[in-house]
Amino acid sequence: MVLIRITYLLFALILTILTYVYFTRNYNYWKKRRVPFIKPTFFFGSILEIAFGRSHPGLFIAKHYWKFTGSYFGFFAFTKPYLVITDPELIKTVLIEDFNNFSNRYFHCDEKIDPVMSNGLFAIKNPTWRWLRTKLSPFLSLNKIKHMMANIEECDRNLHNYLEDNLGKNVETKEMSARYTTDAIVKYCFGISANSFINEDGFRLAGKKMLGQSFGRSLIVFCYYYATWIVKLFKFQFIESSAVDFVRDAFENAYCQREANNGKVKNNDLIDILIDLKKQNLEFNGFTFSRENLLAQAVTFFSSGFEAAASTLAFALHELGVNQDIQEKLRNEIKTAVVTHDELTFNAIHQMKYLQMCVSETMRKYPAVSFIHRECIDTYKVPGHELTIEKGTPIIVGVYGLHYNKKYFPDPEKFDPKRFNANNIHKIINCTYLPFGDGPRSCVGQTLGLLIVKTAIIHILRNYIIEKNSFTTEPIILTPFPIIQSKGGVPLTFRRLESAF
Ligand code: HEM
Repeated sequence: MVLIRITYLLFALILTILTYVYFTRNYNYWKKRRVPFIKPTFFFGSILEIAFGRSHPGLFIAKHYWKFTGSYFGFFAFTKPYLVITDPELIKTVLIEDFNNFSNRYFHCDEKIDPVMSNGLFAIKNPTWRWLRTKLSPFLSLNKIKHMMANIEECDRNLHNYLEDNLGKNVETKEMSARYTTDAIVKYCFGISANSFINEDGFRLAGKKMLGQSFGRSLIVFCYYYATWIVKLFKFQFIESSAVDFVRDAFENAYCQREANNGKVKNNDLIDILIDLKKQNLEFNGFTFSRENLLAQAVTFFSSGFEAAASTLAFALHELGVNQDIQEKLRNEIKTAVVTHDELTFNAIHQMKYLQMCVSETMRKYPAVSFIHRECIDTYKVPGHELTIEKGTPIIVGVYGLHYNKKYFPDPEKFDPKRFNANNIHKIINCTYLPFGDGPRSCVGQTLGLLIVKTAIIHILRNYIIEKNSFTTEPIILTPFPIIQSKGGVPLTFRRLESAF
């Protein structure tokens, strides 16, 4: 009996030692390479506080950004070593100059587990990515977007009716913004009216399911970035299948109707571009424009676009609500533009300098995507440093850390649009301001995203006064989710402007 107990004990001891050795086997990886690193703890590595939702990933990286003074530092996600680059010159090298060696995101999406996400522009690997981006970029060209203005009018009307119904009340502005950006992107991509202010079960619900903040969804997103082995083990899909199914039905309907029209009705939207691409029977590296791969692009544009734009819009409205002087100055600029131009065209909006400054400063203070990631494709010697990055290493650029670095943006907590005026904008060091990323793989929807955010702000300031209310928190507390969110939402009150214009 005693012998059996001792055997059990020995077995448990050996198992514990083996587990410990297995999970800590890499923990001197960065030390060996003389790279400063965030101390790991058993099993979780350095990311315990993100894993338990105690820190926003962007904030977590930022906190250490400010602690380490060199050009880079390392950390461990479970056993995997990650490299965070902090020096703007090195960021430029990775994102732009040596892009070919860093052209993929560190985002492992298995085609067998998630065929839709893995074949979309966001996740697909180079060289197929480059080919696909060239084919899809015309859809988001300046010329096409200029024609978007007519579509936006319908979205403005829906927003207007919603605000009229909620005058003087506490409005959850993030939700309102998400409904507006959902309507705008669905109209622009699919030519469909989503009517998210009335129909909460349609695209809005699909969007919530795609990027909602439920515990399960946050966990899956976390695993995609930090624990791909868990994704593989449990076959997690990045986007919930019921949300994909909803977009599939809507996409198929629109696609079939358009095909049935035999090209007679052209909306110049994503559907038209995709129909044209399908007709050409193109093939690259095994990738074809099959129906499923067309859907992948539709889902990618929808999911990548509406949340980032909604977050930017909501935070811009928050800052205008808590900074009445800035709100008034911006309203005056808009009034002047309305008086000068008969119609608010794309060009007229583009010329509103103070509006651009306010939106730019919003994206500095609240970058929708708080960190950018790339994968080192081939072993790479870092120019001017002793470090050699091994093939397969995830590289992180902490956008939040850069935007809140006092060296680049003094008094970073202050909302100060003047940072982006004509005198100051050229002082911003390259690759320290990255709301849309940088280099060939930066955001393809930047112009559209900015237009949607700006048109909503213009419409609101022409008709309403934005005010903070007793629920408004200042400063905003961020929640632990990759796309930046505010803990208590973005509560604000809207009152009718006496002399709406
Ligand atoms: C204010 C709004 C937006 C912000 C702040 C934003 C931000 C970003 C960022 C930071 C990235 C990653 C860039 C990188 O890795 O270097 C990205 C990628 C991307 N965004 Fe946006 N985005 C916005 C709007 C949109 C819109 C409206 C669309 C489409 C309709 C869109 C589609 C995409 C796609 C497809 C990618 C992946 C591009 C590729 O890998 O080639 N985004 N976005």
